Amino acid sequence: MKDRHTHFMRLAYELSLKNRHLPDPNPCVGCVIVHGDKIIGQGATQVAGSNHAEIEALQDVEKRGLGSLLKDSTLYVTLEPCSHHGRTPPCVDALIRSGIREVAVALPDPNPLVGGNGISSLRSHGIDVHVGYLMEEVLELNVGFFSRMLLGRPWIRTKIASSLDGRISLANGKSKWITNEQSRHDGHKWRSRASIIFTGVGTVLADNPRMNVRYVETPREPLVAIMDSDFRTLDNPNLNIFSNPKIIICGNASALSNFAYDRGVLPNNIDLIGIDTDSNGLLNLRELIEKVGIANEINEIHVEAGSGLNTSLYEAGLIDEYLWYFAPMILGDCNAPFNISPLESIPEHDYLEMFDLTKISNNVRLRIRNSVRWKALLNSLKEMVRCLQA
Ligand SMILES: NC(=O)C1=CN([C@@H]2O[C@H](COP(=O)(O)OP(=O)(O)OC[C@H]3O[C@@H](n4cnc5c(N)ncnc54)[C@H](OP(=O)(O)O)[C@@H]3O)[C@@H](O)[C@H]2O)C=CC1
Ligand SMILES: Nc1c(N[C@@H]2O[C@H](COP(=O)(O)O)[C@@H](O)[C@H]2O)[nH]c(=O)[nH]c1=O
Ligand SMILES: [Zn+2]
Repeated sequence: MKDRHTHFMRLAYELSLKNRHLPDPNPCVGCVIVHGDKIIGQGATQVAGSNHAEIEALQDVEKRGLGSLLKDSTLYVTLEPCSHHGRTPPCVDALIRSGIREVAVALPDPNPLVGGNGISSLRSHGIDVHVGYLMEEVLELNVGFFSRMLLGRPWIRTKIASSLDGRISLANGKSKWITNEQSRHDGHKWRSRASIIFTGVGTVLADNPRMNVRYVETPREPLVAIMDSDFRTLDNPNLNIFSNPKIIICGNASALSNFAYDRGVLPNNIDLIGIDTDSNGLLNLRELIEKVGIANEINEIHVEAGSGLNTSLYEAGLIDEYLWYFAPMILGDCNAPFNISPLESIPEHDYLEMFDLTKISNNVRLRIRNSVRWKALLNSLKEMVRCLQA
């Protein structure tokens, strides 16, 4: 029975993967409804405010004229059905109305507005509920959402594209691409699932990047935030980055208050925020992440920056994951991704866990994460599952 449930849960998970760029700040969820061995309906979460996966799947069953089969079917969903009125009404109510008698849930929803209530509500209506499948996969896909709900902070993923000797650009400013086209397209998939892209004024002025999502069809573009203490980017309104739908320029709080700008002449897609500086005279990144993160329900932060911002994030212990592409070339003594004082001894770094290595044509992509934070998330979810299984 467990294998059968896992098999169909995997199909639900694979459906959710296809929509990973869409639902943010909602989690990315998939659902299949199975009668006997046949899928009679399926769906995945749409853009925030539109249908959740369960509703898509139930509507699919109705469209196929198979509603009468629901009472003898099992619904597989990768996240606990919601029991609260959010942007949409509770899925639990729709499931109860549908007549379905068996539901399998991959992971509980740690949103305090749900937190097991969805499952108990289904059970109190006589629905048989099983929980705890594909936990690591579903957590990984929604790591930012689970981090926001369980740890009260977003998940920060830093993308680095480097040569074999770990260099990210030439000192003379002449480098454009180090990694190949396929790796760069892959990078856009990661941009597309993020809530926000972080970059620094150094990168914006050196590269004039667009920092948008290309090569992935999406109606939802992430926000873009530029760390720019003195709002220098505003001196050049023609920068490519300003063509994004919403840009937040994060600068020094005192620079902002002294700054003679007229909100009326600032384009609508640009917001300015003021942040206090830390002991190094740099923007206090923890304050910034809290300010930007809470106001915008930020799940994943995707960082694409040079050594300035990367180093500050590293030193503040804020990097949760590295998305690191290597191209087989040696560039010599030029720009590195981090600029940290030399260490006195080799660190153990046993908190960093390499969890994915993928060859992308003639490049390699490594994914490395902070295993302490990852385990904290996984263990909290396992504990919730244990309580809900009892
Ligand atoms: N291959 C790759 O993966 C990438 C390579 N690059 C390369 O990196 C180089 C640019 O590097 P760099 O100039 O370091 O660029 P960054 O994008 O890291 O910007 C650094 C600047 O951000 C501002 N800033 C504001 N707050 C902070 C903070 N808390 N911590 C650190 N910086 C802060 C500072 O300027 P201020 O004080 O004025 O605000 C600082 O000089 C370019 O050559 C570019 O091509 C860039 C991205 C990716
Ligand atoms: N050089 C380099 C990268 N550089 C990153 O891409 C940014 C340009 O983004 P865009 O203008 O949107 O295409 C640039 O400023 C830097 O952040 N990325 C990679 O995948 N591989 C590479 O070799
Ligand atoms: Zn729902």
